[in-house]
Amino acid sequence: MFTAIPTHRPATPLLDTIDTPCALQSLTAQQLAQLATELRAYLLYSVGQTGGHFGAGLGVIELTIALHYLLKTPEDHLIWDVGHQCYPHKILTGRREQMLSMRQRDGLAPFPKRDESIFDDFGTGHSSTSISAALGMAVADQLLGRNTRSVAVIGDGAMTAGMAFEALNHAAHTRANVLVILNDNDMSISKNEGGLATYLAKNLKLKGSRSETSAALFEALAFEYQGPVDGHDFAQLLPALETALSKEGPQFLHVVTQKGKGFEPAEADPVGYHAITKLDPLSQPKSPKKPTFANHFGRWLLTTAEKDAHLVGITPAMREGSDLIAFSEQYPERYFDVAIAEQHALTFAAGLACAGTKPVVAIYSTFLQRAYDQLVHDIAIQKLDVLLAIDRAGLVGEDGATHAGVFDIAMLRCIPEMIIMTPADEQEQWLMLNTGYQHQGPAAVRYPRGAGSCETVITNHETLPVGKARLLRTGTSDTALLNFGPLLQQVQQMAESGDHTLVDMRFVKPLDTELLTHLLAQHQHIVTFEDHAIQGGAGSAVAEWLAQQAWAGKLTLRGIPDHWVEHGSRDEQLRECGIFAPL
Ligand SMILES: Cc1ncc(C[n+]2csc(CCOP(=O)(O)OP(=O)(O)O)c2C)c(N)n1
Ligand SMILES: CC(=O)[C@@H](O)[C@H](O)COP(=O)(O)O
Ligand SMILES: [Mg+2]
Repeated sequence: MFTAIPTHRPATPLLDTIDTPCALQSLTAQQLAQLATELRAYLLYSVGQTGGHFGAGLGVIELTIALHYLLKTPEDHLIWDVGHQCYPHKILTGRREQMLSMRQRDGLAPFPKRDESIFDDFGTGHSSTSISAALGMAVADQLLGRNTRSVAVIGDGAMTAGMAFEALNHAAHTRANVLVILNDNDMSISKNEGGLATYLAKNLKLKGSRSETSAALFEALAFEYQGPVDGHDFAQLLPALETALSKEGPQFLHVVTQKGKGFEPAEADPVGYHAITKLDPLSQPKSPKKPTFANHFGRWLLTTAEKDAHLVGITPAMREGSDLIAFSEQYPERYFDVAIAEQHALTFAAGLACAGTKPVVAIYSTFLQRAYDQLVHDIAIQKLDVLLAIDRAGLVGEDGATHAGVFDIAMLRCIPEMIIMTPADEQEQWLMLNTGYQHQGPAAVRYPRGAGSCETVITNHETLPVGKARLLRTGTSDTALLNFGPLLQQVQQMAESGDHTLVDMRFVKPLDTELLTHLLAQHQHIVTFEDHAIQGGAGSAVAEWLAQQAWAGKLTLRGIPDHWVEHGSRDEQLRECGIFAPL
């Protein structure tokens, strides 16, 4: 058992000989155990150097070795759901030496990525896609006459999503050679919530003996079930896997593991060790962290809940990330972690709104993509009074393209009567949350990952006039800069250095067309800035409006250009996008 993260590269003589998974096949049972110890040590060391997802990888060390020992990858397919547990897989599939570049620009991606390796069969990052993808591969191989196996490794958290069950339902019907491995560590990022989690938890005491309880559900769906087996014991894992891989038709293997296995602090605190920042080599005392936009949201939720007993708060499995911690403790009866179920989260909110409560859904921009129809069909058409607190909007840095929240404005902007607000800082975020909450009907406030520029936030109950921008500066040049969101500080510097007019637009919808009309009379060049895809974003809203005006000037749109922005620091990503390049 490790008690500290190694700061120097540990000796890993056996692991150093494994450059492809087929090198595993000559190892003895004893050597597999040694390999697990070395892999765990190297994983601890490398994540300590780079930061990144931590507990999930430690929990699948033995499972990863066992799978690569028995499968013939890359011909056989191996899909890691969410993908945050894929670091050991990357180490065993020829990327050991690149692990120190993890999450950095041009380095290894933090999730499986098809163009990074032939061993990454399917790109993940968002959860609960693995069974569908594995099934697709199994069916295609069957059609093309290939005798292969398709394996989906899915966590108990990811299994709570409707999409996982849609795929299980379909798999039974196809009779394809797909193996679903439920990696049950009784944890999501937080405690795994809901009836399925409770149902599965009953099996945790039954490791090693067949559980009628968990067999029933999956056998009813026409899977052949084995389990639960101890996912850290090769003596149980290998024969169970071998049996499952030797059979025809949909197979289900229930594996019980421990998140953070082998590292004492992570076993004790799996929530805190879901992901870590890199070790500070100088171990200097850190200055206290500035509260993030998410923290301010959490405070706003608590403050507003004190005043309004109708407020209910919803998170799809991101209690810590979206910071509903204090709210969940103070108002447990008004707090709902619906598990990884974004679609349900929104329609559940719609139902709550229909019956007279006031739902606030805290949701990462990237995960809102899952729930678009629910937003349109269940909330917006019915004009229901739901506030979306859209967190992690914009580029998010090291998690890369799968987690970038750069499409929400485009998705929301075309929905009639939707209110969309883009706070420039935390004070603006507070006022906009008040405004969206008071507004009758759907409204959204989108704010970024991390902290902004505001030092202190006045926690009042004031609201903003809907659809009104703020003129921050009148310049002498013929250029007006329109800011949408948290890039204001840099945009302000550009305005000052060029003596341009500067407007913080605040609202993407409705646009302040009165102020824009005024600007047209005095400027020949309008430049929009946003932390969002240029196509369909806030600048596009301005462009559409301008196209209807008799204006002969020039419009420049600054934002995320039409390509995928890969992992790296957020500053590097913004630079790559050329958002602040000279005009
Ligand atoms: C659609 C979607 N919603 C939310 C998340 C955020 N998220 C990442 S990992 C995770 C928990 C996954 O739990 P589980 O599948 O059990 O994996 P474990 O970390 O326990 O190994 C969540 C909620 C996500 N990646 N995708
Ligand atoms: C795997 C996953 O989707 C989450 O763990 C995500 O990486 C969290 O990101 P934040 O750090 O922004 O909460
Ligand atoms: Mg889990």
